[in-house]
Amino acid sequence: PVHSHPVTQDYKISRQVLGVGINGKVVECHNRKTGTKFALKVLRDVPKARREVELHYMASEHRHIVKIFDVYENTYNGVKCLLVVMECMEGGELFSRIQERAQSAFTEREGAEIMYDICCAVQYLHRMNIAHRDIKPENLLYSTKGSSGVLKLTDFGFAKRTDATAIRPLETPCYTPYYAAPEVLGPEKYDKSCDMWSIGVVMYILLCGFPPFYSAHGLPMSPGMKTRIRSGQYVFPSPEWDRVSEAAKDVIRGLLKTDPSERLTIDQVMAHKWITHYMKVPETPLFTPAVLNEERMQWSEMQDEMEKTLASMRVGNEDI
Ligand SMILES: O=C(Nc1cc(-c2cc3c([nH]2)[C@]2(CCCNC2)CNC3=O)ccn1)c1cccc(C(F)(F)F)c1
Repeated sequence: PVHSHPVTQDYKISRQVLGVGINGKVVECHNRKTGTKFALKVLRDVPKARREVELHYMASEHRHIVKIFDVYENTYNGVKCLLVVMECMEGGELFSRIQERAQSAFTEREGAEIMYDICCAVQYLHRMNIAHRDIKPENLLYSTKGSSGVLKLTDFGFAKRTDATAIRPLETPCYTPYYAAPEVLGPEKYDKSCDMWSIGVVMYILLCGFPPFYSAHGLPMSPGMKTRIRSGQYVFPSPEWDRVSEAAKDVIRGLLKTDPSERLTIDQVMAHKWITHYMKVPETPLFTPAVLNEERMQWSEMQDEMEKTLASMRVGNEDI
């Protein structure tokens, strides 16, 4: 239900900016009747924003996807805006939470449980033929502080449908050669495989604290790094990876394949015992919290590098 009356009638909007997304910024707001705190995402009402809100709204029933409560279509100084009222995720981002775990051990089993939650959300999206295409640590937020917080995926700014309904109206130019066989170019699997690569990167960082594509962890990205990312060269360096299970490494190997068609699908990952039987994964303490705390400064470089690689993967399949 899109409301056209002003959002300010129902919510008191605070100055507190919670973050900036692809298509708009996120501020805190409070429901005037109940006083409950929500997050409000403000978007210019353009087709890209419409697609974001439509796909996010379709998916927002899932336990591990940030819930949308209301959408408003308001005009401010002649500018049409979409305003999305979401549940307020007060637990902060995934990796900030793990940084705080430096005192008590963060174990491989906890990593497996986190990956299970993320994979549940992605399986739900892929079954609805939605590819998120921007799965990265800063889009994984906890509902509340403390161990009862639930991890959820947000920001559908790059999400797209992967089924036939996405056929472009004929008038838009299509550079795909009409004679190509559908199975050759099926965008379906490529967009979804972009999510699978992201899951692999998140899982790798979760289990050691540094990203897979670093020359030697701790050094900034060197120019050769870009080719290494493309070529998919990565290792499981000592000592951080010495005690991590072979099963975990197998899942990562299946996800970080450079060839998208070789990458595991979400159903194959969900069939893997390390993911579904996470309660049986050994409680091996990981280096992650310590490494995340020592490499704080490189964190933004890692985020930039992941963003660039995601962008390059999307470009290959954007409906032009
Ligand atoms: O961000 C918070 N609550 C929140 C935030 C969002 C949110 C939506 C989007 C984003 N956040 C980002 C921000 C920049 C990083 N990517 C994600 C960009 N795109 C979005 O679509 C949604 C719901 N509740 C928050 C609230 C209170 C306290 C705290 C903290 F824990 F930090 F104190 C955080």
